Amino acid sequence: MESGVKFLLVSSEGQETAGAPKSLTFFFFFFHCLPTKRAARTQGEKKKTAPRTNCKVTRRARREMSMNADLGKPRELTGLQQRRALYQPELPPCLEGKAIRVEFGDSTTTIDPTCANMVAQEFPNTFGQPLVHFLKPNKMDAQANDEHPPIRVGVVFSGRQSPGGHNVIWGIYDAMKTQNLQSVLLGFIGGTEGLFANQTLEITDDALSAYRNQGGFDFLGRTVDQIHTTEQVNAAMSTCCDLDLDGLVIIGGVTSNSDAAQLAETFANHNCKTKVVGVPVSLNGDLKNQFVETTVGFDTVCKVNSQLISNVCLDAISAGKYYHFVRVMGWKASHVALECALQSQPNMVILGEEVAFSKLTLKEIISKICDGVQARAAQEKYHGVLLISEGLIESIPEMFALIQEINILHSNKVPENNIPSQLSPWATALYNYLPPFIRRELLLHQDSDNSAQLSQIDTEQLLAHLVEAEMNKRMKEGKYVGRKFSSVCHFFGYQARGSLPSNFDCDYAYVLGHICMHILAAGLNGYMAFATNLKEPTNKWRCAAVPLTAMMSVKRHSRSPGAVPTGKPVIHPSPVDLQGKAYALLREKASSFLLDDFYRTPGGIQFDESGANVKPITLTVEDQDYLGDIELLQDYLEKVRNIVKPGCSREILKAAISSMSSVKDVLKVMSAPFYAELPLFNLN
Ligand SMILES: O=P(O)(O)OC[C@H]1O[C@](O)(CO)[C@@H](O)[C@@H]1O
Repeated sequence: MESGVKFLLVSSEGQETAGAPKSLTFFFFFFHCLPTKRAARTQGEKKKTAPRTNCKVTRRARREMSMNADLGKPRELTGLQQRRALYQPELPPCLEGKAIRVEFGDSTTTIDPTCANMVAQEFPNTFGQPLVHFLKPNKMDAQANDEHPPIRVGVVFSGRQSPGGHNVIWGIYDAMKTQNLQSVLLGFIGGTEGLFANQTLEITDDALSAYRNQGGFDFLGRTVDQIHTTEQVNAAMSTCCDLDLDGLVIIGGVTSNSDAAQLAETFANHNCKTKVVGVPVSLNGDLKNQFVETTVGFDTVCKVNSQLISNVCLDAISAGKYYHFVRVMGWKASHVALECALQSQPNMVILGEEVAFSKLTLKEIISKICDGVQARAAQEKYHGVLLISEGLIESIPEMFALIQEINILHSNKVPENNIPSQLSPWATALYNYLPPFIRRELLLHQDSDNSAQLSQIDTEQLLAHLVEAEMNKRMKEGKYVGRKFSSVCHFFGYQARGSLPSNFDCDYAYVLGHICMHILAAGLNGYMAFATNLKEPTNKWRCAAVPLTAMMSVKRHSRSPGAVPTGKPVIHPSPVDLQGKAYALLREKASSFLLDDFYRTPGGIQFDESGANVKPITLTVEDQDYLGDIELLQDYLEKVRNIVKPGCSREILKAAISSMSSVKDVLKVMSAPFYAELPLFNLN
């Protein structure tokens, strides 16, 4: 341990974790050292069949769909909202005109080649489709087409609210109307339940006017982020057929986009003409991979949370008497917590990924927090801010096992009250050790993907409670001689989720909306819209579409390399990369964060003038090198060819190969012919 604040990764058996990067120390232990009013959208009438224009959702339908009866009621926009409604997002040059060039790459496989056969079997109609790029046509471009037939598209908010979602709809609408004024865009009212029950609203300029660049999903509302039971899929298909839709756009995160892939496959199988497209919209920032750099809403949520955390830091240092335990939303992955930590620099940060990696028990976590509190007390500091991710609770090995047992009992339809008596003996012991409020929260009914409701489990309160008990114990035993430990707890989730979107999220969502329309106009099915080069200004973004199946994998029950993948292929949330630059930066600053109170004040989101460009994008996105682009890959491959010449030394070959390893991964997914060349260089 380095000055008591850093330590080597140790497994629960007390051994140094095999394969772990030796230098990886626990970061958390630093601890870290219009103006038009909304009346417009209430026009229309309820309908199930043609004429397919506007529809009004009756009170009864709203009740049946468990929808809020206030959805769609006129509301007054504040001055700031009115100004935001006038903001015009920028488009990259390829999306500016009426014509576009669609370029097809080679066929794709999947992000994890060991699962390719399983994905291919499960998705015979939609697996292996090519990556697609949208480019600005040349003057002489024969492929570029100015004439476009009208199309009919439906759009649904499937995933949880995320700032910027409304702009996806606006982007689809503008792109459709630019190509053909006769095209029709229908929004499903009440999210997926509106899709199943065929409740639509025709999107018009008027209806959109109060929702451009606004937060929330209240234009159409949302219900459950789930389209996967047979009844749900059939209901969705019957609605799309009834409405004679050419396309269906599904807005959401990993679960919604996995469902989109399933819908696309089923529709193709049943010769349903509707093509399905997914858009990565989620505050969690966990739908990221070789193709997708970030999700819509992540930027805003990180900015709002960072402001709140930094306010708490300043309050803490001013009074000098409380430890603040802050949990931020972000579901299973800790991208939001990592970004907010870099932006606001609290004293301690605990990411779920680092706990899972080192298999730290709850007791060990508490003991390390207490060590941090004691180290600060030695400097006469009796305040501090601890940041944790929402998914931390599931990352603690014994808590994970307990949650799994509860999940299985839930899936077997055991009533909530009977679950405790059916737990295994060791799980019962752990369950009984936990404070009553956590026990209650762990038993809550499951989330739509059959996992625990992470937002409802007050992990920050659990930690505060256990840390206080341990500090009191240390005091009694004479091991701690400072002031009495005192804590305040916060959960920052919904506060940020409903925020006005940042300029970045407004632009990103609007651009993705345009790309969705181009995917559908090209007749593609089972794709996700994505844009790359996001750290550059919008005019340098590249626009593309990736088959949803290319991002799928199948979970292995064991982590050993030979373990066979089991279960259904889905798009999994990507965890924080513990080898990545952003995490390395956090680790590097850990000890000074813990002891030196290097609080940072990023302030609120700036929309206008110079402030708007001070921090245009999150650090975690800025720090990544993305390769989801065929031109870039060609460029890399060219470099490999230049370095690796016949007869060159083994060292040169090895160096070239290691620097190209991530390229190899991308090539495997994107371009079989390119990849075929690489084994020539394989020295392993
Ligand atoms: O609105 P709900 O059901 O509380 O959803 C909470 C969940 O949704 C998210 O905000 C987005 O996926 C998660 O971070 C969180 O666990």
